[in-house]
Amino acid sequence: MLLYGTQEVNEKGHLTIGGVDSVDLVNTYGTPLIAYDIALFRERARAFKETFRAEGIQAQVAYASKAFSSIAIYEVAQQEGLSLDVVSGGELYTAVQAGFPRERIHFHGNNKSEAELEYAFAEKVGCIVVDNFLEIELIKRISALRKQEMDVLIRVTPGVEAHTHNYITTGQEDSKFGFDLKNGQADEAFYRLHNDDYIRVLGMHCHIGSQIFETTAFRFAAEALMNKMIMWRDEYNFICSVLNLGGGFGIRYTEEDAPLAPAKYVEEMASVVLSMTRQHQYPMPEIWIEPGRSLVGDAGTTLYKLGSMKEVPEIRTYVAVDGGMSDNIRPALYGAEYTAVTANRMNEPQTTEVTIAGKCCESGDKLIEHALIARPKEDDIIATFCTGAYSYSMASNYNRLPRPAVVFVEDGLHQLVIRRETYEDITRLDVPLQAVKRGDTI
Ligand SMILES: Cc1ncc(COP(=O)(O)O)c(C=O)c1O
Ligand SMILES: N[C@@H](CCCC[NH3+])C(=O)O
Repeated sequence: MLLYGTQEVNEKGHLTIGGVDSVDLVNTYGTPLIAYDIALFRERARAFKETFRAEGIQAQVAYASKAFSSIAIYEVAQQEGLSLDVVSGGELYTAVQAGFPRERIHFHGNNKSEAELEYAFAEKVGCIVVDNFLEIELIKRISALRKQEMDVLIRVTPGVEAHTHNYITTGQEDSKFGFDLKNGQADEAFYRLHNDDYIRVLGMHCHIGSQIFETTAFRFAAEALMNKMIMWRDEYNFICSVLNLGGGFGIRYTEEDAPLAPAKYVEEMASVVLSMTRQHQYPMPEIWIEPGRSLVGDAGTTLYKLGSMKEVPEIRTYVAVDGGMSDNIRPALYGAEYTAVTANRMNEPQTTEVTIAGKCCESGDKLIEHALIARPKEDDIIATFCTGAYSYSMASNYNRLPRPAVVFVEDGLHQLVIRRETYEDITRLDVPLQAVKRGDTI
């Protein structure tokens, strides 16, 4: 059985996280509940930072907060000296609410609206990662009108196919993100930006995909961007001071997954940059990265209560939990695999094979097929591991299910950081029928 971070089994045979009994968490906050092992988040953050420090490389490690965005996680990210990647006005607003230092916020997005860009200028974010030609026109206009300078990175697609799910590769040429490196788009973007009075091009950005286990694609990407930087130096006498190589470092969801240690990805990319800068006498740029999943993924555990069961003879036994695709869409969307345990009976053999289904009105709402848990009983607590990234942040109110509560645990303490939605929350945006009656026109 795979356990993560500070997880242990206590004398009652209960799963503990951060020194807190998961059964107590459930009794206090109800289910479904996502519990974050904050010590593990801190450990991951420190490991990334330490790798750069040990290599003597100036760096920023930006938490890609689309993986899990909340005021409290931004506060922890700030405590750990991370920077922050936000990808919408909503994430920026959350960062502002958390008091996150604006100069360490990097603003992303492939279709930022004018209002979102205005907001980023008003908050004086550290940089905007420019993605397309419309955005170039918008930021030039906004900066000139406001007479305000802005640092930017140019996001490029390096033409690298990373080995991961099709929906989450982003570095290949056929991508909605960024400027193509090979067909002249990236050069055109640079050309339009670098002589502007208010815009300062810091450097380049790429992100080749997510949940990647090997380093070859990262090395290729680093090399492709370095080559372009060298070209811009030779042609325009321009030096990039920042090279942002994105996130995408894989984590271990199941025993079959074999990710590298987070530091290993960094070392490999850094070694390409170090050797190319030496070879071409290029000033060493700062290296920025933006891990999401590898910072929060295995820190999160979802606790559910087990309810109904159904046996389909000779095929499978379904056990249903009180959440599902509404709090974790990844199995239905990507065929993502997870492991689970019976958290209240950890010392019993976890050998009964079941399909863990959710409660949504959808046959595809299966969280785990072939899960191995203790012989199931009503009210058991099922813990699914590694749900810290892209679960809560992609959660919905499908079937009008309230979204779960989120709690942080650390050193035997626990704190609610997102309260459970109520039925009132669910109808809070609804406007009852008033003037419009049947047959009237609006
Ligand atoms: C631009 C960008 N940066 C960083 C990330 C974070 O990726 P991951 O969570 O795989 O580290 C993503 C998401 O894939 C992204 O689109
Ligand atoms: N949401 C995806 C990853 C997309 C990353 C965002 N660029 C996942 O759950 O794996």
